[in-house]
Amino acid sequence: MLFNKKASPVCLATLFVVMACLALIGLDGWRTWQTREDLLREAGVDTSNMAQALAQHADQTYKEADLVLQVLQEHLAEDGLGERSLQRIGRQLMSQVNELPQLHGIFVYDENGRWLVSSQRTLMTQYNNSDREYFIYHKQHDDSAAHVGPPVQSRSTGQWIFTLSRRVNKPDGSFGGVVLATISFDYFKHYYENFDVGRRGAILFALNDGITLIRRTRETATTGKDLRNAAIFRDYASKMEKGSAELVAPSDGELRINSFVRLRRFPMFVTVAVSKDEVLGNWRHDAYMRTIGVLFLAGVFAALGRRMVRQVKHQVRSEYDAVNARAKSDQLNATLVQLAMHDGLTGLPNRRHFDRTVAAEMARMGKEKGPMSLIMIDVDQFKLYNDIYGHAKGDECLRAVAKAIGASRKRSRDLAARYGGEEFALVLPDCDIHGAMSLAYSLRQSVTDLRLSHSGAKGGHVTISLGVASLDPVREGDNVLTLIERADQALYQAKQTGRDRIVTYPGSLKSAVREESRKPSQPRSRQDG
Ligand SMILES: Nc1nc2c(ncn2[C@@H]2O[C@H](COP(=O)(O)OP(=O)(O)OP(=O)(O)O)[C@@H](O)[C@H]2O)c(=O)[nH]1
Repeated sequence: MLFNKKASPVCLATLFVVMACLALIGLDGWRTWQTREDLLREAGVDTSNMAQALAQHADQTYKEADLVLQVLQEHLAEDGLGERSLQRIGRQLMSQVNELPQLHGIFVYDENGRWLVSSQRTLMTQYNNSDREYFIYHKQHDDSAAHVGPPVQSRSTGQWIFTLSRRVNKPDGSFGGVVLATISFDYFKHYYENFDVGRRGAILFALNDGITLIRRTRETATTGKDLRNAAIFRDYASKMEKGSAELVAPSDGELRINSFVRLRRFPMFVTVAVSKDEVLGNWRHDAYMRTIGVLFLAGVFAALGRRMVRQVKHQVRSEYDAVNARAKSDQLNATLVQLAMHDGLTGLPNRRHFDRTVAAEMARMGKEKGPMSLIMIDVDQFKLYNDIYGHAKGDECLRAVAKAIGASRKRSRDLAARYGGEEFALVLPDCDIHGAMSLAYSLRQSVTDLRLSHSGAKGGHVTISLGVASLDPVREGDNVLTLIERADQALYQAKQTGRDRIVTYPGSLKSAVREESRKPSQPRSRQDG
């Protein structure tokens, strides 16, 4: 479980690799999409500009033809339809048709549809045009404005032509005939060849009532189709002056970007359409190639990232193992230190611990200018105890006495230690002889209070002898051995003078060796103090 907490760098590394791969793919995808949108926007602008230009061209083409009709209309109104007037007009018509390439011909018909004069060399008097749409229109409408008609097949040449006509009035205002300019289908067909709308694009030139004048693709040019049910006419060109729309053509199922513009002067509109599929053709290829490249790069990156994550994982595991090993080693060291510094039988600090502590505290008291005291303690007649009760009971006895000695510590810096065998020591830093003696008294009483039977002892129970010594490190020097020797000497004195007593080292008090409690101690008796 600890390893999981340490695994966060692995998660971070994994997250980094995944995010980097996603960012690479995402950024490229976004760029590719933007390029697509730009291409479609450009196609929309291009078709719109082209439709605008073609609408202007068509408007100008019809305007030039209409100017001819206007002049002709005025001449006929002024000069009438007499023989001389018609001959003069006939000559003019021929030169005007030559000047304007869009013109297929110019014709004048009388009120019955008979040919009066035309731009052609021979007048086809055998034809009658009273059945034509434009003738019927002008006969029924007395205005003199130009009228744009649907495409028709020329009776004289058989070609498809577009018509532009005006009414001729007699002097009394009644219907006198029609002047007609025919515009060549081929003129627009050739003109539109100059514009590239792609293999599947189209240019459409149509009347505002939905009849196609010309629909030009790369391969074909058609005329006369009824567009009234086509979406481009029904939903767009019939309702707006100009605009753009993406539409699927029902004829071939092609999705095209369409832009349409109405002519300014005449009731017609032009549409330019390009295939969306064609517009995006190159882009699609590029996007495909780039996507393969980016996916390959992302794959390489992911593979390298996976290796990196593994290395991070390995490193984290190694670090974790190292930390674990260090913790175990520290724990082991602490145990070893504990074992090395403590006595196995009693649990008290051992002689080594005692030596270090007493030396360190002595040096410290030297600096702090405080007294240093030491109590050496020895269990009385312990050899006899072992002999009487056995070594195991002897160990138990030592443990009980050690516990009492350990409990006698009043301050944290005091140290109770097993000095060796049945001998113990109490190190008392910053404690003068009076304090040490007081503690010795209470300790001796504590051991007596244990009431450990000892049939070999004078009082019938286990007692201890204590040697108490003090030293002023400032005055007397901070020699540890001196203090130990003093306490030892005092203890020796206690043993020599009968055991179960406390003896202070001479000079530690003003008086020389002062023997305390020569008599055996009584439980809880204060008379020794
Ligand atoms: N059971 C037990 N006995 C120990 C241990 N260490 C030392 N002793 C015994 O303690 C006894 C000490 O005997 P001595 O040095 O003659 O002193 P004593 O018998 O107490 O006599 P005085 O000190 O003069 O009162 C020896 O017999 C040691 O074997 C221990 O860890 N366990």
